[in-house]
Amino acid sequence: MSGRLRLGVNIDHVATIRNARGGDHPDPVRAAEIVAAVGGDGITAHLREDRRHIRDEDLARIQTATDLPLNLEMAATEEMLAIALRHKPHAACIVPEKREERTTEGGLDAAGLHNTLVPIIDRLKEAGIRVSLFIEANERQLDAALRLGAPVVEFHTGGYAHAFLDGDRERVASELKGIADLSALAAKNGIEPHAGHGLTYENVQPIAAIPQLAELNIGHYLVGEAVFVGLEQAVRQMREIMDEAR
Ligand SMILES: CC(=O)[C@@H](O)[C@H](O)COP(=O)(O)O
Ligand SMILES: NCC(=O)COP(=O)(O)O
Repeated sequence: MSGRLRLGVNIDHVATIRNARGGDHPDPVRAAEIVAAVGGDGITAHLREDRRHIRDEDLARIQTATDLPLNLEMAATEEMLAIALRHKPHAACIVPEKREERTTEGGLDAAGLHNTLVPIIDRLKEAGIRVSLFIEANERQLDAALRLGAPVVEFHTGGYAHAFLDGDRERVASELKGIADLSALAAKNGIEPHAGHGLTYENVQPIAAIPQLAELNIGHYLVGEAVFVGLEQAVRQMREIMDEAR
């Protein structure tokens, strides 16, 4: 499976800038419209429990403004489940969440949280929402995703991105191998593998070249680049690098 790699654009940090001044500018909905106009394949938004960026009311506005599939990132809580069931996004990606973290530090412990996740995943699936689990690329977590019946996993590329930033080639190679091997194993077992977190123009190429990956979700870097070149140009450039890698 080495078709076109989808690009989901995470617009959380447009909302981070908006929230810095408490008003309604810049509007993440406008960002979603630009992503749609420039050929992005989806919108990702993480409704954090502390609402530090995306807010509840943004979800319906995003869904009304574009036809792009919405991938809602959410913690495994009753509150988030109720919101997901109300909004019925195309996909719900269950992520771990800590109030005090600066960003999503690691993958979901799908193995350790099996009993908590079963009813949440079942209800999302019953509602026709495509469930994805944001996990580290290791066999224990992939096995857990299989047992939970998740149709999609998203591999956390934060470790790879950090190794890349540190210029630690050995760690980059080992993180990359882990993501490539687990993507192949996921696809072999009928799970669609995605990847994301900390991806940039500089580090995305080897990830995008992994043939089984169907989707990358990229946000913080694109919003940062958009400050300098505009969101349209930033998404176009990321798209080009991904296409060249394929
Ligand atoms: C799960 C994940 O990786 C994304 O949600 C992304 O990193 C943006 O959200 P935060 O920066 O709030 O973690
Ligand atoms: N799930 C990862 C995501 O949506 C984007 O992460 P980042 O590019 O903002 O680090």
